[in-house]
Amino acid sequence: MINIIIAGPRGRMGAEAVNMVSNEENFRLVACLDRKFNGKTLKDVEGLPDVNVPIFEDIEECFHAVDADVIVDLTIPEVGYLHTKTAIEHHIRPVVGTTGFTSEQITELELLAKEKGIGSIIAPNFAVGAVLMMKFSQMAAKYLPDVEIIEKHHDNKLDAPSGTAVKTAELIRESRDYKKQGHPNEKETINGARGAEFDGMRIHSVRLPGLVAHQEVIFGGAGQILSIKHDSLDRSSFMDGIKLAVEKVMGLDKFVYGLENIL
Ligand SMILES: NC(=O)C1=CN([C@@H]2O[C@H](COP(=O)(O)OP(=O)(O)OC[C@H]3O[C@@H](n4cnc5c(N)ncnc54)[C@H](OP(=O)(O)O)[C@@H]3O)[C@@H](O)[C@H]2O)C=CC1
Ligand SMILES: O=C(O)C1=N[C@H](C(=O)O)C[C@H](O)C1
Repeated sequence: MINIIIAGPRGRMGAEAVNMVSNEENFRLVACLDRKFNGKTLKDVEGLPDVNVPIFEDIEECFHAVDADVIVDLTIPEVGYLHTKTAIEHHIRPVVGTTGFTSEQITELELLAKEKGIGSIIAPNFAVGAVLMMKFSQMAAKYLPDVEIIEKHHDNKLDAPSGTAVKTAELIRESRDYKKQGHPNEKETINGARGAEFDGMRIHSVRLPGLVAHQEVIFGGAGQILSIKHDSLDRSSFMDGIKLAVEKVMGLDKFVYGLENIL
C-alpha cells in the first residue's frame, strides 16, 4: 500500500488525481494540501469525494500529522517548488506534475534529492502520447534541424511556454547542434511575433477557452514538412502516467525529470 498526499485537490488535475488515487487498490490517500479548508476533510468540501481525508494548509504540519510515502503536486509553480523542496527534506518522495519551474529550480531540486538520496519525479507531461510526441520530435530533429513548436492550452494556464514545450525543446537540443533559425536579418515589427527563442528554435504559445492541452512540432526541410502532433482531449490522459510515477518513485533513489525516463 502506498500512502499518498495530493496537493491541489480542488484543481482540474488535482480533482482527477484524487479520484484516480481513491480508486486504486494499492494506493491510500492520507491527506490533501490546499490553500483553503485547513482542518476540514475532503467530504466537507463541495465537489470533492465523500471521503474522510484531512486537508492541511501547512505542509510541515501535514507531514508531521500523517505517515506518507509520496506527495503528488498539482498546484502552481511557486507552491509546487516549495512543496517539492520540503518533501525531499522530509524524505517524502515527490511526484510533480506542476509546471513552470525554472531550469535553476529543477537543478537545485535534483541536487537536493541526490544529497538526501530520495527518489523524486518531475514530469512536465504525464500523458504517454505526449511523451512519444516529444521523443519522436527528438529523433526527427537529428535529420530535420529546422523546427518550431506550437503549444496550445486553455486560457487558465499560468505558465508559458508550457512545461511540455520546454521539455520538447530541451530534448531537441540534445539531438541537433545550435541553429539560429529564420532569416539572419529578420525583424519583429510587433514584439513577440516570432515567439520565444530556445537554442535558436521558436516556441509559440496559444491560449484559448475550449482548449485542453495540445502541441504540434513542425519540422521543415527542402520541399518537405513533417508535423508531429499530440492532443490531450481530457485530463484522464494524464492519470496512467501519474499512477506509474507513484509506483516507480517508490523504488527510486534518484531524481528523474521526464516520464520518458521511467517508461
Ligand atoms: N504534468 C502533467 O501532465 C500536467 C501538468 N499540469 C500542471 O499542473 C498544474 C495544475 O494544473 P491545473 O489542475 O490545470 O490547475 P488549477 O488551477 O485547476 O489547479 C491548481 C490548484 O492548486 C491550488 N493551490 C494554489 N495554491 C496552493 C497552495 N498553497 N497549496 C495547495 N494548493 C494550492 C489552487 O487553488 P485555488 O484555485 O484556490 O487557487 C488550485 O486548486 C499546473 O502547473 C499545470 O501546468 C496540468 C496538466 C497535466
Ligand atoms: O496546464 C496544463 O493544462 C498542462 N500543463 C502541462 C504543461 O505545461 O506542459 C502539461 C499539459 O500540457 C497540460
